[in-house]
Amino acid sequence: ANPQGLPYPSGPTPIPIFGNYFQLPKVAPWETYEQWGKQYGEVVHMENLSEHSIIINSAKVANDLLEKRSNKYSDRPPLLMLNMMGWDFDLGFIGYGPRWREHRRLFHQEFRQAAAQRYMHTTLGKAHELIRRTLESPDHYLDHLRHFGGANILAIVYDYHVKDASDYYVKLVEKATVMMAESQLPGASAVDYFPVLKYLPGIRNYAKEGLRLTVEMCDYPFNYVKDRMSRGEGQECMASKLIERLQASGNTNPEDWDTIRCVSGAAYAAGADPIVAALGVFFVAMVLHPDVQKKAQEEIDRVVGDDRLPNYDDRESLPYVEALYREVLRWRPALPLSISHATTEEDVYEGFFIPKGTTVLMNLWAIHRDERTYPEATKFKPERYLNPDGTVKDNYPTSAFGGGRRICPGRYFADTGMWAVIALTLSSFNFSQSKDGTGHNMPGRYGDGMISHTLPFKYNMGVRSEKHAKLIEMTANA
Ligand code: HEM
Repeated sequence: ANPQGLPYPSGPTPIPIFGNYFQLPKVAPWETYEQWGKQYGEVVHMENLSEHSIIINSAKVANDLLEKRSNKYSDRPPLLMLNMMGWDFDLGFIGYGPRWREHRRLFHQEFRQAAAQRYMHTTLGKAHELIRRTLESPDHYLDHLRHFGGANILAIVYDYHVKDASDYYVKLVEKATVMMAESQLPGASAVDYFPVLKYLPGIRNYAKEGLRLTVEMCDYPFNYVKDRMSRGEGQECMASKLIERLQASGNTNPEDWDTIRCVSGAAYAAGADPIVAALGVFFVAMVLHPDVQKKAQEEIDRVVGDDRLPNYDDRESLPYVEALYREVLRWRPALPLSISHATTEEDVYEGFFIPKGTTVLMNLWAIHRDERTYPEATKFKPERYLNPDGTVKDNYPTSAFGGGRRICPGRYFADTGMWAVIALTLSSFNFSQSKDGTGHNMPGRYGDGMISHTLPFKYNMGVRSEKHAKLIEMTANA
């Protein structure tokens, strides 16, 4: 209801019935939405076949709506295609309410800041494996990052240790998330606008394949942990802890068992891809900015020396590396449009009407390029996170992880994983732009999906010295 007849926020002019459906950008939509923000205001309204969406283009509006009015802005849009593919197991897509709250509580228990510290040792080991692989085949760094992402989360959630790049579980989550991402953004999936299409055989088969993958993704690794526990094998991991707790309480309620299976599956599903995308940004930034790379290496050489590789104990003594890592998160957010929120009630903001059920996009791309907060925003400048005396500022680009009650609950774990890879890679390798890099081989091209990955490019990479090569081999075999 809109008794006062208030207008919607401004936006591109809709056409009858279809609204803005045909104007929806498919390529780097965040850039078009940023332009619309400049043209129409910090909140842009769109209508697609009578579904309302707003785009938030500034940190202030994100704070006003997602934080201060989080009781109204914490739902997810119901996406028919995602549900047909079984993604409603994942707390990331569960609507705002008691079921989401319970999943999120269990997830948070295992990934809050203090809990995430328990995983640091394992993560560092996986980062060592990454640089050993890089030493063996430096031309495949982006593949090694992918492998790291999968290996890291599978070890933490299921105590499952990936052997080679073709590992079944790594491929499984990759395939499933590609299908999920294709169906997520407004306009991406025609079924969400024309539900009748779900009866078309092509679409039905697509959904069926998606469903098969999500079921496998939740069941296989969870059963692997249960089997090993019943034989008294395996190390502690997220799933084993959830299982133990439930067993200890004598709870046999199938719904509660299903919840821990889903929460583990959600961590597995969400725990690799965004880190891989964000580390791809790190790699692009370093190839394009040899001066920054060099400064970070000088700091590592000065503080850590070349008799050992950096570890978490060094983190506080490496302010430039810290600033560089934060600038990676800011410069190019891995989820440029976050994950859509939705309103559970109607709202009025600055005189504009926002209906119940509106999809809310947080344009992290635009927020991170706002010159008012980040002068020379397009430049990669770690110094923006440093005080004049070289110490690290208090500000951390938390917005890279979304906002409000839905803010990424994996962010502490992501933080330690990214830092380890960044510090170890910089300490051990030099990388630069390849002279053969032209057109499609140039660094700085990204995919258009919800999780926007660096596209492959040509580069040169080599170990910094024979001594570093020995260190890598020694550490990885330790
Ligand atoms: C650099 C790495 C990462 C980035 C940039 C990132 C970013 C995000 C963003 C932008 C959101 C949406 C927040 C919102 O709706 O406002 C999100 C949600 C989520 N992330 Fe992450 N994430 C990262 C790593 C991880 C990891 C490692 C995990 C798991 C261990 C994880 C688990 C989740 C989950 C479960 C949600 C859904 C939360 C909910 O709907 O309540 N993320 N993440």
